[in-house]
Amino acid sequence: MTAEIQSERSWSVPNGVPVSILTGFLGAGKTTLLNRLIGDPWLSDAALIINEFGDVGIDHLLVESSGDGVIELSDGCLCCTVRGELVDTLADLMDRMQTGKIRPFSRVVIETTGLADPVPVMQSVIGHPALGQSYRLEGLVTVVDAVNGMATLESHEEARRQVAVADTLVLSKTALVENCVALRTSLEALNPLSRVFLADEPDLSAQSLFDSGAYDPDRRSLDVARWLSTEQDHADHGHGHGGHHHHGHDHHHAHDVNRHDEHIRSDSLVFEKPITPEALGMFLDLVRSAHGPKLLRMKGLIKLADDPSRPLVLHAVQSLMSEPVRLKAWPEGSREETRLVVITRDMPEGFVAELFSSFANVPGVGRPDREALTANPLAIPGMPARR
Ligand SMILES: Nc1nc2c(ncn2[C@@H]2O[C@H](COP(=O)(O)OP(=O)(O)OP(=O)(O)O)[C@@H](O)[C@H]2O)c(=O)[nH]1
Repeated sequence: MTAEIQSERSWSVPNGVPVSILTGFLGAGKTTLLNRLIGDPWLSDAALIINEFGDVGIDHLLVESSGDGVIELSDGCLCCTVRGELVDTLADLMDRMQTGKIRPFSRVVIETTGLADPVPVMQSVIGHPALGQSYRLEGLVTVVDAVNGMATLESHEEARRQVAVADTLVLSKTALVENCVALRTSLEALNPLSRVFLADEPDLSAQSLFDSGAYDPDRRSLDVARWLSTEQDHADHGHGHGGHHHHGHDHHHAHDVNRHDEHIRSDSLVFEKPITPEALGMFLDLVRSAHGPKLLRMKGLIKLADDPSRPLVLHAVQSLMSEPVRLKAWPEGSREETRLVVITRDMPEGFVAELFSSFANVPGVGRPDREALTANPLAIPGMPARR
């Protein structure tokens, strides 16, 4: 991890500092994998950049040893809206290392959002005239969820691109399925040369995953080489570096129509008032029973009324809801408030936020109260009334 320390020395980087990209679709298990690897001595002097889709960052709080050396880029997606920030961050890191303002780092690991198209992220590093002198791409790791992987590959272009460009694929959640034969066949068709690991292999090390030599597009499909060159054209014509519009503070993703499916939106909620465990249970039941297929990802830290000092970590990935974990205390650096990010497809704007507020009994104009919702769960805000 990097740290602000004084040093007289400048550090030269003859071959460029390796930059590894950790990607994978929403909820595939990127942060879980990173948490497992973070204590690995091979990453002890790595700088970690975490990008999140919603404007309320959560992952950086859930990465153990968060703090020193962990840089959060939230409120947009690396492949479009915050791509310029990635370039600035990498340039700034290099500058500060070379001027001795931070401890030297031997590697950068970037965890992308689950919706990121990795190609423009890669191009930001290898195609940028200045960064290309200081950094080199090494180790593109894509996590694929064995439970939702097939369906995700079928319906999301981003997921297929994440697989196609990878040096290394990591299959997560394999213990939850009978076998992965069909998934592995699909992965092989998309990327026959990638190495494949299982996330629960006991001897999985950071080096085995990320140290795969300089990235070589020629070892990928023809599509990958074409995507990379098209992306370069985008960048050359001023398309690629930030500057995309952001719709104020109304909690959606700042869309670039060329990048993300317009039907996908991210709602981020922050509530200081605690919610009772019962109300939370009802909220989750209602979201999942009424809108399960539209729910792509939900994650959060929840402030519960029974003991507000011990937050609950909540994860749902499509229809799979993980057993919620109660933390002993709020993560260092976090405010004691509920933070929930919900990524949905084809859901009315603000729907989940309104629903949560109703259950948390946070007053709002024109919002049905919790009793009304539980008495008639079909009367869901934002949805047409049933007769
Ligand atoms: N059983 C099992 N659960 C896993 C595994 N990997 C991740 N999970 C669970 O899947 C959920 C999502 O994991 P994350 O690591 O947050 O996924 P992510 O890819 O970082 O999610 P986003 O950043 O939101 O895209 C959590 O509940 C994890 O505990 C695995 O290998 N096995």
